Amino acid sequence: MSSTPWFWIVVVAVVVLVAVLVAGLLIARRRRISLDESKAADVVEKPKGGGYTATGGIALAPGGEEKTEEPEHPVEDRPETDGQPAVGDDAAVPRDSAQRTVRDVELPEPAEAPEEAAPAPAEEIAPAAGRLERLRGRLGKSRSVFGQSLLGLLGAGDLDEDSWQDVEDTLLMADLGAATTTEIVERLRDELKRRAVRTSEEARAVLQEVLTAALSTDAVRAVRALPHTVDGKKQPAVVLVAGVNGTGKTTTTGKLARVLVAQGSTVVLGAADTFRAAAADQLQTWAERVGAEVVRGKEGADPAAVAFDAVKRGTEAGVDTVLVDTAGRLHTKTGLMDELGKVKRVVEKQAKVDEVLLVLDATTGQNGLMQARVFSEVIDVTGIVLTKLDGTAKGGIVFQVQRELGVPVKLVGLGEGPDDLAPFEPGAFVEALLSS
Ligand SMILES: Nc1nc2c(ncn2[C@@H]2O[C@H](COP(=O)(O)OP(=O)(O)OP(=O)(O)O)[C@@H](O)[C@H]2O)c(=O)[nH]1
Repeated sequence: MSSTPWFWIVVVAVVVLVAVLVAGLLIARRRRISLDESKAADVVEKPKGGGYTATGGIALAPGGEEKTEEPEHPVEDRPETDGQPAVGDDAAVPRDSAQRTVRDVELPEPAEAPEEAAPAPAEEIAPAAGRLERLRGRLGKSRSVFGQSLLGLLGAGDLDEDSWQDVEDTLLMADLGAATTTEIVERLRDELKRRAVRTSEEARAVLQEVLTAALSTDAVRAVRALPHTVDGKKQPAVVLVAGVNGTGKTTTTGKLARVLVAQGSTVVLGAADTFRAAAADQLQTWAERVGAEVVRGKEGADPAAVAFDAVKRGTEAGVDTVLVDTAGRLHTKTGLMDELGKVKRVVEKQAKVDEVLLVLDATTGQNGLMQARVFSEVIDVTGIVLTKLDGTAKGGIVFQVQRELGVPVKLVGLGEGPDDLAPFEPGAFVEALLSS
């Protein structure tokens, strides 16, 4: 009987143990559920990043310093959900409804382009080749003297002394000068006799031959306006343009610049006519039309300094040609002629002057010759430009000026138009004079 109390003690202990175990299990299970719930809550609150697919382009924002205010998002945009389902989706707009993904933003105005130097206006420049042919009609007045008067006399058959006197007078009137006239008349007489010329066609051929020969010279007629190399460096050709007032220096400089630009050269123009501000303005206008640069000084500035600066600028800029337009000056004014000599000397301190063009107004006739003599003494003229041949019957000055000076006529001006400058070619010139 003494084992009975121990039996009951063991039973009670087992029951208590089982109760404790059951209670423990229940508590543990409850805790696990609460952990699971917090996890689920996390899922709802945190939008998932993975699996995001953009439905539009990338929103652009203005760059630079300009700030644009963020536009207010309308409810339906739902940008905060990244396009994914979220709490309250059903209460708002279905997530598969169209979403605006590109925001309209103000783009900054493009900054205004800085003002550039005047662009070269694309002006049509007539080709220099064949200009004399094209402009032959401009020689109208001279043509009537040579073509009609001379051919009329020579084509009439055997000439008596009176007729030869008329031929001589006609040539003198056309400004060929006494010496050239005598020479031409003698050659004509010889040739007509030697060839036993009978028809006006034959007479015309002889006249053409004799006049062309009288204009021919061994001197080079090409204008030295292309660059050359000095000590391995490119040096622009320097061309000085001189003459008395109003002969057409500035116009010729502008016309020549056009010819050069049309042939692919780059040009700097020097406005060394500092007497008249209008002259520099005039040159500037020519320059703008072809896109050339102008170097000019203040009114009354030393023309030699302006010419020097122009050549310096042209050399630094690596252009092909520097054309220097000088002020008109009377050949009789010693002071002005000295000044011109100085212009040339000063320029030559930095670069050789390759071409000295003397501009003569064909309408002034014999006076042009006097001018040419004086200018040649002062600045060693290398080429003549005979302008205004379109307005005179005295085209014969061409013959005389070459003969007297031994300097070739290189260019002729046949009008006020920008392309009315032609190279001088004896054959084409005589042909134009004799054309009907
Ligand atoms: N008909 C005709 N007129 C010309 C020709 N060349 C120039 N001229 C005109 O002659 C006038 C004087 O020309 P400019 O170029 O100003 O003469 P410039 O020698 O520079 O004048 P200054 O600077 O005053 O000495 C202008 O009206 C020109 O249009 C030409 O070949 N034919």
